[in-house]
Amino acid sequence: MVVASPTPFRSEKIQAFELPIIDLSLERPEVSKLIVKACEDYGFFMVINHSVPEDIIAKMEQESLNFFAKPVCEKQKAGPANPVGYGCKNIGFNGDIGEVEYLLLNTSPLSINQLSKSVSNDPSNFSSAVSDYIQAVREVACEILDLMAEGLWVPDTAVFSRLIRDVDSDSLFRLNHYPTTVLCKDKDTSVSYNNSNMVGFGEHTDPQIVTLLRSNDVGGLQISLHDGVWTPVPPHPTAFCVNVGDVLQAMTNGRFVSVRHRALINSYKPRMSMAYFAAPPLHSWITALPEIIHRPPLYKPFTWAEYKKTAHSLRLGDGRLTLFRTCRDDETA
Ligand SMILES: C=C1C[C@]23C[C@@]1(O)CC[C@H]2[C@@]12CC[C@H](O)[C@@](C)(C(=O)O1)[C@H]2[C@@H]3C(=O)O
Ligand SMILES: O=C(O)CCC(=O)C(=O)O
Ligand SMILES: [Fe+2]
Repeated sequence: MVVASPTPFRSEKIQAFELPIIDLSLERPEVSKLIVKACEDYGFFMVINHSVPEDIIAKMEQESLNFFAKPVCEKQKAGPANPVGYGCKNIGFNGDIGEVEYLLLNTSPLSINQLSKSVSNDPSNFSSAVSDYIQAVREVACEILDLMAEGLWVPDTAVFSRLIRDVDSDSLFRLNHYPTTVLCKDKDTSVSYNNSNMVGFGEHTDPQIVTLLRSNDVGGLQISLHDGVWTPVPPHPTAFCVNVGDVLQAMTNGRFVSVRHRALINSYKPRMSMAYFAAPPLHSWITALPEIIHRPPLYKPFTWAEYKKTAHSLRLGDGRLTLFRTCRDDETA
């Protein structure tokens, strides 16, 4: 277990607590129980002893470093993000800004090959690093999703993982680079101050099924607990962070929570993160699994295409899933 030691974000509640770090090499029934508990309590946990080889991670991290180290005009050849491609500060289409630059990729082989040509001087090296990484991380994601289904006692244990194994899965891969803080001068007082705690990536939930995220040794990721308290997630040398996304919250009828999170920039060292967003095919219908409905459905059925379109029409921090809530007689308006 790890206890976070936070730097407070002025006037916000920050709390240290023990983040669940789940060892995937433990006995299967034990692991599945721990995963279900973490998804119900926080929608977030970390996994160690996963099957992603270190060299595959190292190669991908190196490619990411190489890309962000390029001159801006070179990086812009892979942009602007629409939504895939290179983006700097602008997140999404609706005016969200953050101290981050990123490269967002669709995970289909064709799309990786295509984008690699504008990303790297050695496109085949870049595309093989991305493909190997995605393949290895997808396997861990499938393993975790099967463990979730087992822990929920769902008879069809591939019910979640099948969606992301599908060749038409709409999964994404994102490289984020958060530069160090700029020392700013206050124009009125001429006092220099350090902009630590600036937001790199504003608070949001991930719309997909599940996200697997890794970072370099620089902290910044924070998760929001139920009472709105921000909790820092310390960087871990080998672990993956696992976030429940909106689709999984809907499929479990609200039993698992899609965790709100954000990333702050660090004053001294750039943060780099790599996130795999496991998504269903566009035409998939998302409904609560009948086996785990113990109360009326909280959400109307929707397709992933419909949900994604709604997400793209909203701001980063907007609650999207609430728009799909069923109206029940027992609820007040
Ligand atoms: C403001 C936005 C950026 C985002 C699409 C959206 O309209 C709302 C969800 C955002 C998010 C958050 C998680 C992932 O980083 C992401 C790729 C995704 O699928 O949903 C981003 C979207 C984006 O950057 O395009
Ligand atoms: O960089 C991070 O730690 C968070 C990134 C994130 O939440 C995202 O890319 O959706
Ligand atoms: Fe996210």
